[in-house]
Amino acid sequence: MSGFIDAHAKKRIHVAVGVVERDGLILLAKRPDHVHQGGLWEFPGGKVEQGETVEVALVRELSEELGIQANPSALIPLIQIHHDYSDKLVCLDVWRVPEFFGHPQGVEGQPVEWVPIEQLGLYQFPQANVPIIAALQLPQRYLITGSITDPEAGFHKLKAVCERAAIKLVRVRRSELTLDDYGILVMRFGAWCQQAGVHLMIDFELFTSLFKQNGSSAIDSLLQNGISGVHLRSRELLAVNSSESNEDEDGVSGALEAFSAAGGRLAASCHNKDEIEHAESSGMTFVVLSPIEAARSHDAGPELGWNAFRGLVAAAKLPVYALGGMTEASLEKVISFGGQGISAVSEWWHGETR
Ligand SMILES: Nc1nc2c([nH]c(=O)n2[C@@H]2O[C@H](COP(=O)(O)OP(=O)(O)OP(=O)(O)O)[C@@H](O)[C@H]2O)c(=O)[nH]1
Ligand SMILES: [Mg+2]
Repeated sequence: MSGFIDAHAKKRIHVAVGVVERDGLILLAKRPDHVHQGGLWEFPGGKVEQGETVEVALVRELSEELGIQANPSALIPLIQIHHDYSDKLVCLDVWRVPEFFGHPQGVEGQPVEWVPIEQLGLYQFPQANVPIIAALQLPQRYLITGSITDPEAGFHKLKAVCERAAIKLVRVRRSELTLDDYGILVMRFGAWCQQAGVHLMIDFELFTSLFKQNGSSAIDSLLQNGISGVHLRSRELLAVNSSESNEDEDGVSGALEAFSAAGGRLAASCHNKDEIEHAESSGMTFVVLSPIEAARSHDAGPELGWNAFRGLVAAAKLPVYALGGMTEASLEKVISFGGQGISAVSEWWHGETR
């Protein structure tokens, strides 16, 4: 009962947070030792005051803390994170700040540093910032492959599609391939991805099979071979960490955790709030929510629609890609609704033949 009272007595604060960017570098500031989450690195920002919009609050905080004037019309929403610290509830409203005047400095005496996006993982942040870092490091387009019947042709098509559409994150599905041929394809394509700076996500089925054959050495081997993530279908997501599943007995949930701790990304397909919450509690890096609109490639059931997308994204504690009928033209809307970006098959995979 006291837990119930405490939860309601806790202060809930809305925080405007700015990711100040210049030439691929992000500005971090160090929180003073004596404040909440003191001594950790943060993105500059602060509490939204009564009567302020979050954009106005952000511009004010950046001026107070860094002495810069951000261009309010250039702000881009990145992600919203609701986080429950034991002593307070925060809603971090995070925006990219690509345009500003002035030279940022720690006006309140706080150390500041410009850090390359890919090195953000080396800094210690408050717990609520984990998905913000993920959102910053993930691109706006997530390709899902369509039909692949032959590993040789599949490899060439993958290269061509990634190059043509500037894809930096791709889920290669087994499709019609045998599991062995699929393994051969992703190993070969992984080597190319390493060179091209593309992040490759593989099916959970292959991850499970490799782990069962080779134990935990499979984890390093995947990462070394350019396979940077594992994508779980919703059914697979619900089975991991579940006491009813066999997967736990085989240690696959632990293997996923170890893969993530070693820097691997975990993604899951979700269709509703329960699945998103399961993804959050299972340590997923990001999710794909579908179907937002009717998919062109197949019948995926009734659409969620844009209002549901906006609501589910606002409540999610992870980056969310929209899937189902997405085209390049949908990207702006998805971003403005707080989504990470678009995920699609038809838009890119069938581009040559459409
Ligand atoms: N600015 C900022 N706050 C964060 C981040 N991550 C995070 O959990 N927070 C939490 O958000 C809350 C509010 O941030 P803040 O302390 O900067 O607020 P503020 O500038 O208005 O401080 P003030 O009350 O001293 O004027 C703090 O509890 C802080 O721990 C982050 O990356 N940036
Ligand atoms: Mg602050």
